[in-house]
Amino acid sequence: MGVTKKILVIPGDGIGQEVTAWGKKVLETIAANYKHTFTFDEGMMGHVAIEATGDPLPEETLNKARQSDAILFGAIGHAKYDNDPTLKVRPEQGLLKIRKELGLYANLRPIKLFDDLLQASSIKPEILQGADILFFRELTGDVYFGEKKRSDDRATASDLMIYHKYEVERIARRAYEAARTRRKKLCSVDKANVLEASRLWREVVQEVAKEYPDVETEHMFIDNAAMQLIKDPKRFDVVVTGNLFGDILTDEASQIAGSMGMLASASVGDSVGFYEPIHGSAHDITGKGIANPLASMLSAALLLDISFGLKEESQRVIRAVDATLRQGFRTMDIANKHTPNDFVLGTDAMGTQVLKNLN
Ligand SMILES: NC(=O)C1=CN([C@@H]2O[C@H](COP(=O)(O)OP(=O)(O)OC[C@H]3O[C@@H](n4cnc5c(N)ncnc54)[C@H](O)[C@@H]3O)[C@@H](O)[C@H]2O)C=CC1
Ligand SMILES: CC(C)CC(=O)C(=O)O
Ligand SMILES: [Mg+2]
Repeated sequence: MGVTKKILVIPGDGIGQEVTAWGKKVLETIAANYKHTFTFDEGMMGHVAIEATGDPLPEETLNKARQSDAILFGAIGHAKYDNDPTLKVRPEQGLLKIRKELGLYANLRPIKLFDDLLQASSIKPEILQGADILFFRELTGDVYFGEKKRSDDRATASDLMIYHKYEVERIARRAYEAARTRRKKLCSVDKANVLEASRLWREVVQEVAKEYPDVETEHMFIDNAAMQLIKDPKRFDVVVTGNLFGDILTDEASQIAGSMGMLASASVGDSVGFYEPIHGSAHDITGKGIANPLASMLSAALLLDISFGLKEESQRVIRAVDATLRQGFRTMDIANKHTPNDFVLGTDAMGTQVLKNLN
């Protein structure tokens, strides 16, 4: 029996607009093929929303988000703000606010290497082969949400790194539950040798670990973790870490999968699920029609699985991406010198190939 669901699409800025169109087409195709009824609405966020309303997250978008069964998001950001740190209203505030308002405290970032992309990474194939990591990035705490201050003379600034026990507990439990379904290894990443917030983090993870004696726990400092990730990615199974460290480590980990354009994510917590590529609005390639749409299409796969429980449909999308890569098609970011020119596709041609394999 088909399911009936309401999906809010928030394309955002830059390549967010270009790639989210393909994530949406995946959902439309799945609905048609499996006789589900998905209704779509659209919301504004980021620079586009500031231009239209003055607010990076208009109340209308937030209300639509609250009333939907799942949200597919693209990316926000504009060069204008990146190059002018004095601007007070900024696109990123919209994304941070929606994460907080919807209680999206757990950001799952699977690092999945498709077999045919073994040569796409700048890391040696023998180091990469078999790597499969699931990051749990805490998403509603840390320096991103702590108090921000600037002195009257503007010469001193601070962002408070703050964690509460309950915030660490709930993300740790989710990570341990996931580890139980995988290789039963969990690595908690912090900077407990220096930071008090990290010492709380480690203390709480050590407590939660007692509930999961079947899972092997390792604690690692962030600087070491950044190195180990590239040295030997296979040593990691589930990684749980804070907002800032998780943001940085997963951009690094995207090189294990070949490109930023390959990594999807799911943000979950108290209510509706929110799905987005891990990348940003990529000013350097915006408008060129070359952005990789696969991260958005794979975010749609996560949405089908996690928010709607449609596992077969989700796997179908992953198989279509895999088949497209097996056929040799590549966007610029995952092509190499051996890729024949006519197999290097733009955003729309790549999206079209995946949809052909989905039908
Ligand atoms: N979740 C979000 O909406 C995020 C937004 N941002 C914002 O995005 C803007 C640009 O930030 P950057 O630091 O440049 O990070 P970015 O993730 O947008 O781009 C980093 C690099 O990866 C490449 N890249 C990213 N996605 C790609 C794709 N789908 N296909 C091919 N190549 C891809 C870009 O061309 C660029 O060279 C900023 O305004 C930033 O604040 C940054 C990260 C996350
Ligand atoms: C743009 C930021 C708010 C966050 C970010 O880089 C991310 O979530 O990956
Ligand atoms: Mg990021």
